[in-house]
Amino acid sequence: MMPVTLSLKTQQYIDPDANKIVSSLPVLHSDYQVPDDHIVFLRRFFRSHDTQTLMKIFRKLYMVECRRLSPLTRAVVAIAATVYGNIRGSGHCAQVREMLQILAKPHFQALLYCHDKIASRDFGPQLSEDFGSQDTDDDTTDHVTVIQFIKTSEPLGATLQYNDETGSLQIARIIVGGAADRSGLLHVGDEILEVANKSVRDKTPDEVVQMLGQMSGSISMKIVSGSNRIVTLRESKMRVRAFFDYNPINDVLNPCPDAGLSFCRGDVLHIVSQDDPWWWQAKKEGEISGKTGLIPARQLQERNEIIKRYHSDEDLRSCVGRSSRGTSPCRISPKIPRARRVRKTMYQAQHSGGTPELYRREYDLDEIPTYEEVELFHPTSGKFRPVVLIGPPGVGRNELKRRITSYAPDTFEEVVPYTSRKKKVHEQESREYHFVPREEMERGIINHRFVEFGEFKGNLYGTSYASIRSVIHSGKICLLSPHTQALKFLRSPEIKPFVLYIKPPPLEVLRMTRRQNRAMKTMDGGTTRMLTEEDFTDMLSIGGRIEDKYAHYFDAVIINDDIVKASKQLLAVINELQTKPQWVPLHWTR
Ligand SMILES: Nc1ncnc2c1ncn2[C@@H]1O[C@H](COP(=O)(O)OP(=O)(O)OP(=O)(O)O)[C@@H](O)[C@H]1O
Repeated sequence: MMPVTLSLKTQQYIDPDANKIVSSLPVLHSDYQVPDDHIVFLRRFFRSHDTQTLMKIFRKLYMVECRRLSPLTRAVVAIAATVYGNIRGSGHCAQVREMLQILAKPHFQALLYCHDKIASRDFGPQLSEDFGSQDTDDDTTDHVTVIQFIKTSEPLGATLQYNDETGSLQIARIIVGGAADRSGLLHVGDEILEVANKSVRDKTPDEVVQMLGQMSGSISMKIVSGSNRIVTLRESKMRVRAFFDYNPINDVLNPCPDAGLSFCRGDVLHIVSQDDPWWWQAKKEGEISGKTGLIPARQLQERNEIIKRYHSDEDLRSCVGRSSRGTSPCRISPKIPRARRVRKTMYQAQHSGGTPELYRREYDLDEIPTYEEVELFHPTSGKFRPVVLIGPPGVGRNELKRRITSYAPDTFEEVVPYTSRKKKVHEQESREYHFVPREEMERGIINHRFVEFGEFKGNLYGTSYASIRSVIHSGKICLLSPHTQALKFLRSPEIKPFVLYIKPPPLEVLRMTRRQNRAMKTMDGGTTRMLTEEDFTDMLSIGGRIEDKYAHYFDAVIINDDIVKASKQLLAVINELQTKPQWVPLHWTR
């Protein structure tokens, strides 16, 4: 036999029609004065590998269409369910057991489902049947259908509700990717008449859900798929960061707590469907086989939160009312003298200039923690996100900054603040502070050039946006430890801060570690003294308040118990920040 020599390079496929278009491009150019760059673009486009492949696929599909192949059936899902029901009784035989296992596999069911969809040509956009027709066909008779599907121990993946008009039970929503969705047989709006040959007329939605929950294997349902069937949902790509904790079991409004998804503040969620304006469907980002569940939509959460705040304000008002008569146990922090509280707020964060809309008067919606749309941000070398350390006074933010800066002085840089006070002898311009006249600082404050500012003993102090910007552009990692209120102004597309909360350890550990280290408190004037028991309790209570109000902004949390361990953790977090993609608000990346 003669040896066959195979050519090393397979010849590129040239689609004859694409080729015809390419060869007629010069005519376009000469007869219709189409500019050169358009002709070059069209030539490249029609010769590109992708276009050639697409044309090849189209040609193949067209041939199949011409041969008029038609499916034998459009109901393999139903046939599989019947087969499952029929052979189930003979489960002692190994082949039957294997067959049952195959039929119950979600992947196999999905395959059969796809077959039926393609066989019924149920793909691509479809116009509704009455689109463009003036036909007044009043055949509004509903279809009664008996469907059969295989259910394993997983939930049905649908919620039910009463239809007030018809008095019957209806599918309220289908959970994307759940058993009902995969079967392709149930749709939102379908009325359920019977389950496993039993009428559900007198049953509540909960009773039917319970009934279905206890069933497995082949299940038959008699349904009415009326004319107002709402056809499903395309999966969205939206990702959000949750700004609150949610547990469906504790949510009295959730139409089906079993179908709910619980999550924690800070979790990134993939919003699979927003078809229902009140209840979105979501799964946790990164959980490959995570379940899809119902979560309150943004507007529902805002509404709930406003109602909750209104009621807690009412409670507070009634408490304050009683305290004015001098009998209330609800007075707020009676022990803290006013002078100290004022000193603690020396640094003022900028005030936002937005005018609240009418119904936001009492509660600014920006302050209501719901969801923030996020996108993955890929770090670029040489331009790093500033690291913003947040925490109660005395928790150790300066100590941590000092330690990591001395470990890698060429990597990190702190922002030098501005002040209107006079330079002291030992100080150097732009080392401790940028020293500027008071009028200049005041102008800067009025023109929103400061992220935070404050006044102490008649002198102004502040951190400017320009200083932060200059560290970012220097290629070093900018370290900041601002007042918590400044977060709102730092969180901007330009600065893209990475917010790290430095959390105090429990009281016992806090007391022990700080006493061992003879930890000092720096007072506003720059003098120091030993941290006291009151400082420890203050640190914990202020820390708790910061968490309550701002935890949804934290990108990471480090507990500062052992200072060496905390410094290492901080370095590790910053290292990841330079190398791994991070979820950031969507508007930071656009
Ligand atoms: N893990 C720790 N163990 C023991 N001592 C610590 C620890 N962390 C910080 N300290 C000490 O606690 C004191 C206060 O820390 P530091 O000044 O860094 O707090 P801070 O958060 O910057 O406070 P402020 O915001 O009020 O300036 C310092 O003496 C510091 O050395």
